[in-house]
Amino acid sequence: MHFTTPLKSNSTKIMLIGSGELGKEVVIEASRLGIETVAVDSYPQAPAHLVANRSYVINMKNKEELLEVIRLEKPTFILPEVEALSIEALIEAEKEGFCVIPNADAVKKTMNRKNIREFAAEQLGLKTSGYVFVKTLEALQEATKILGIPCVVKPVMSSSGHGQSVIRSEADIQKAWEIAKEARGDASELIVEAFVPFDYEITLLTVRNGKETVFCEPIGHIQENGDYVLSWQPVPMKPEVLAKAQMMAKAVTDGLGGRGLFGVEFFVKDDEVYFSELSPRPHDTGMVTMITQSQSEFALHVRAVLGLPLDFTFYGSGASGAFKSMNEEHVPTLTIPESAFSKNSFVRIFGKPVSHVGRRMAVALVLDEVEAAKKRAKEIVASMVG
Ligand SMILES: Nc1ncnc2c1ncn2[C@@H]1O[C@H](COP(=O)(O)OP(=O)(O)OP(=O)(O)O)[C@@H](O)[C@H]1O
Ligand SMILES: NCC(=O)N[C@@H]1O[C@H](COP(=O)([O-])[O-])[C@@H](O)[C@H]1O
Ligand SMILES: [Mg+2]
Repeated sequence: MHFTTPLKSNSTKIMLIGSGELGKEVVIEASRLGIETVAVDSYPQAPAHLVANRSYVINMKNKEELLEVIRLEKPTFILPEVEALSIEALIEAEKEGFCVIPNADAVKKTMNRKNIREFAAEQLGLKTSGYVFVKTLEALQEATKILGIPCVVKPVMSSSGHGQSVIRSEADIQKAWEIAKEARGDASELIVEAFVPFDYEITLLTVRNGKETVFCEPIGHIQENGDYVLSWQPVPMKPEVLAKAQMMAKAVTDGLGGRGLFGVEFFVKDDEVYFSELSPRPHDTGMVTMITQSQSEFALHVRAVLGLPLDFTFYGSGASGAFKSMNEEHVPTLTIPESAFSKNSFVRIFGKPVSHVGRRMAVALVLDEVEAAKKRAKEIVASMVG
C-alpha cells in the first residue's frame, strides 16, 4: 500500500461533511497516516476545522453548495459526519465518481429513521420495538392506542435526542407533538416507538474494510433526554446474547455495504436483543475507545476507509463522561481540576467556538475497572465548570 503526503498533486484526501468533536478525531487519525484533510461545517472554527489542512463554511443542506466544495476539492473519500446534509448532493457526487463513505444509499437510509427502521425490521427481519409513523396529531393519538403508553416520539430526522420525548400518560401527547415539531431536522414525519423496558443498551462498533467485519467490545451507555452522558466498555453480556447482537449488526451493515465504522445501537431485555438504530460513522458513545483501545473508533474508521487491517489491542475496561456546558459564551473557558489528568484519566476538549447550555464541550476518559471508571468519569465531569 502506498501512503502519500498532504498538499501534493497525488495526495490521498479525506473530506469531512460535518466537523464536530467526532470529525476532529477522524481528521487527527487521518493526518497520522499522511492523508490530506478538508473539514466542512455550517459554522466557522468547528472542532475539525481547527486541525484540518483546509476548512469550509457552507450550508451543508444546500445541494449546490455542497456539490461545489466537493467538485472543487475532488476528495478521494467523502466522510459524512452529521445527519443534517444534502443527501442529493452525495448521490450526485457518487454518480460523478466520488467515493462516499460508506456509500450514499447507506447515508440516505440511516439519516431517516423511517428508511432504516423499514430496512432493518421489514427487509432484514431484525427484531425492533413496535413502531408507527405519523404526520398529524390525530395520527399520533391513534398510534398511542396501537402501541400503548409509554411510547417514544422522535422526528424521523434528528439526532442527539433533539425533538424526542416519552409519552408517559395521555396528557403528554400534545406536548410530545410540540417538542417534535420544534426540533431541527425534518420533523414533518414522526416515528412513534413502543417503549422497550430494556435491562441495558449497547453500541456495538462494527467495522468493515472490504475484506472482513470486526467488532469492538460492546459499549454500555446512559442517555439523558436522548443524549449520551456516560459510556463504558466492555459490557458483560451472555455469550449467546452478544453473538445475537453481532449477527444482527453484521446483517444490517452487510445490507448497507461499503467500508467504514458503524455504531450499531441495541436494547437488551432478558435474552432478547432489539435493533434500535445505527450511525454509518463513529459514534459519540464510542469516544471511550480513545482510552480503551490501541486503535480508537476514529483510527479504525480511517483504517476501514483505506482498506487497512483492523487489528487492535483492547487495553482494558474504561469509561467516558460527556461534559455539557452550563452557560452561553462566545469565549468559552473550562475549569478542570488538575487531578483529572492522571495516569489513568484525561480530558479531551473539543474547542467549540461558542458554548450553549447543554452543548457537549469536552469528554472525560478513565481507564479502570468498569464501575470505578464510571464513578471517576462522573466525578471528573461533576468537577468541571464552564
Ligand atoms: N423505543 C425505545 N424504548 C426505550 N428507550 C428508547 C427508545 N427509543 C429511544 N430510547 C432511548 O433514547 C435514546 C436515544 O434514542 P435514539 O438513539 O433513537 O435517538 P438519537 O437522537 O438518534 O440519539 P443519538 O443521535 O445520540 O444516537 C436511546 O439510546 C434510549 O436510551
Ligand atoms: N450524536 C451525534 C453526535 O454526537 N455528533 C457529534 O456532535 C457534533 C455536533 O455538535 P454540536 O451540536 O455541539 O454542534 C457533530 O458534528 C458530531 O461530531
Ligand atoms: Mg441513538
